Amino acid sequence: MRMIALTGSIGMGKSTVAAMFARAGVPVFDADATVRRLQSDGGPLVARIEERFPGTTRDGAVDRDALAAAVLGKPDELAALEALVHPAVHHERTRFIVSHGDAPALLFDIPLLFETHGEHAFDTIIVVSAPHDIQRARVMARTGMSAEKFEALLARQMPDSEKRARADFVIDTSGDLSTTEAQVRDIMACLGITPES
Ligand SMILES: CC(C)(COP(=O)(O)OP(=O)(O)OC[C@H]1O[C@@H](n2cnc3c(N)ncnc32)[C@H](O)[C@@H]1O)[C@@H](O)C(=O)NCCC(=O)NCCS
Ligand SMILES: Nc1ncnc2c1ncn2[C@@H]1O[C@H](COP(=O)(O)OP(=O)(O)OP(=O)(O)O)[C@@H](O)[C@H]1O
Repeated sequence: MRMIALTGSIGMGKSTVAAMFARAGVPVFDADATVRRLQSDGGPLVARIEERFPGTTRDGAVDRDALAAAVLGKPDELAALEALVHPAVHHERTRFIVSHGDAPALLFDIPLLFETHGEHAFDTIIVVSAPHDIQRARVMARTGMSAEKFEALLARQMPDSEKRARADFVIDTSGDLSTTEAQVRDIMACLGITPES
């Protein structure tokens, strides 16, 4: 089974590219979505987050705006949150691998792949990238985003140029979606993965 990691900095297009692989039949593990699920109503991280960051949960779920306010811009607090979250994500990832034991390839969308030194578990690393101005414009267009939040998340992330230098493949997402999709198809062909559609 080929283990493919997809990474890239905030707003570079990971989710969009992961969806293209999923449409082509490659099962996708989404680390951010897994975090959201583990932090949602009834999720296993809620009580532990409330204990460490009092007042950041409401009605049995993590209030992500409150949690973001408690950790962003405070490196020690963010590290404490990550120490709770990352082992739980890793556990879910193992379950995902077991449940797709017969797939020829799996794709893992992992924003902090390099930052958490997780790259060694993968055969192939794809980095999504775009010029900084495009990245910034995409992120700032999101609701609930502020310049401070963008900078605080970016500060925790390895510079894009370093990520690109470590990639087996770089997908440039500065063009239109069909140009991005063509790059996805080229990489699949290069890896010998037959698309389902
Ligand atoms: C800090 C939190 C509360 C902010 O939540 P919010 O809904 O406002 O933002 P969202 O999760 O959509 O993140 C926006 C972008 O920041 C990136 N990001 C998330 N956590 C981190 C982090 N610890 N360091 C750097 N970037 C991060 C995401 O990958 C995404 O690109 C939330 O991201 C969180 O719980 N993070 C800790 C878990 C973590 O480390 N996740 C990274 C992937 S496993
Ligand atoms: N050619 C392109 N390829 C990919 N995304 C594009 C392209 N053109 C525009 N976009 C837009 O850029 C945005 C990229 O957001 P996306 O959620 O995929 O990034 P991300 O890296 O997953 O973000 P985050 O790190 O915050 O999770 C989307 O709104 C997408 O529609």
